[in-house]
Amino acid sequence: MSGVATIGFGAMARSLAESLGRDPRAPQITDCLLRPGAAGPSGLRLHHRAETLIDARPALVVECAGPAAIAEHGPALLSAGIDLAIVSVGALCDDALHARLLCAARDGGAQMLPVTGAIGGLDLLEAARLAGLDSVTYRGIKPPPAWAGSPAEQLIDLGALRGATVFYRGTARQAAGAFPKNANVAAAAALAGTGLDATQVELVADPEATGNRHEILARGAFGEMRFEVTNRPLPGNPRTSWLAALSVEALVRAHAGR
Ligand SMILES: NC(=O)C1=CN([C@@H]2O[C@H](COP(=O)(O)OP(=O)(O)OC[C@H]3O[C@@H](n4cnc5c(N)ncnc54)[C@H](O)[C@@H]3O)[C@@H](O)[C@H]2O)C=CC1
Ligand SMILES: O=C([O-])CC(=O)C(=O)O
Repeated sequence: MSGVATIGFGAMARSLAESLGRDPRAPQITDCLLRPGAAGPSGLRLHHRAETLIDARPALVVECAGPAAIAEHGPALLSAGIDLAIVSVGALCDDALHARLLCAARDGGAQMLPVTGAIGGLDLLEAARLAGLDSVTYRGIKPPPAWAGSPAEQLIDLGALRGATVFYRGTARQAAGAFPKNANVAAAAALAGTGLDATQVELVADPEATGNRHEILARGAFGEMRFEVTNRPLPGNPRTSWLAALSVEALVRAHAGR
């Protein structure tokens, strides 16, 4: 097995391929699984069916395409013994899909690897929950253009905001379902902490925001934790933070031991 494949080749996969490509000692992107009929970058082996990607035997497949792509390709890749990094962590809010992925990974002897993404502090939540967590709240704050194309457009007039506006409150499971391209970090925080139904989420559009900000407030037997990161967006997609692509790169390098 050699090489790394992506599912999808949007802003995150492009950033990952470029960054790894600048380091000759790093593992390289060699294959890409695209939607049927979609064009892809030159220089990579392009696949339009999971079967041909499986035949290429990449050491790792990195999903950079969205929750639907996990449902479509994840079980087949894992049961074929191919490790799968999951960027669209919100896909794991579907309990039946999560169980199918775990089962396929066990049957195939493969690893399912959710990424940390554009947030941090998850190791602390995982440790703290061992002694009991009372509450975990996640807040996602982005400038209005970063919410364009999401259901936020139906809830508020993004172009007319004068100050920070909370436009959504719900559980992590509800938020990840309603905002599949924006609430992956909420799902990641929930899975590390109090779970998808007990983690509260607030989504905020703020004309003054200078980046994509993620906050976690957690309380429990361990004490209290406040986490905050303000991310610069990826050049190709203002919804996606650069750190999300960097966390994938860190995982790819660790997987290859380089
Ligand atoms: N965990 C985290 O912190 C974050 C996770 N994400 C997730 O990463 C995904 C990718 O982000 P970007 O690259 O910025 O998005 P993007 O929209 O720039 O690129 C996504 C690409 O995937 C392709 N695609 C969609 N469905 C596909 C399928 N079934 N099979 C093959 N290709 C498919 C699209 O054609 C597009 O080229 C997002 O959809 C989101 O779910 C995004 C930001 C942060
Ligand atoms: O990139 C980010 O800032 C986070 C994001 O969109 C997500 O969690 O889906």
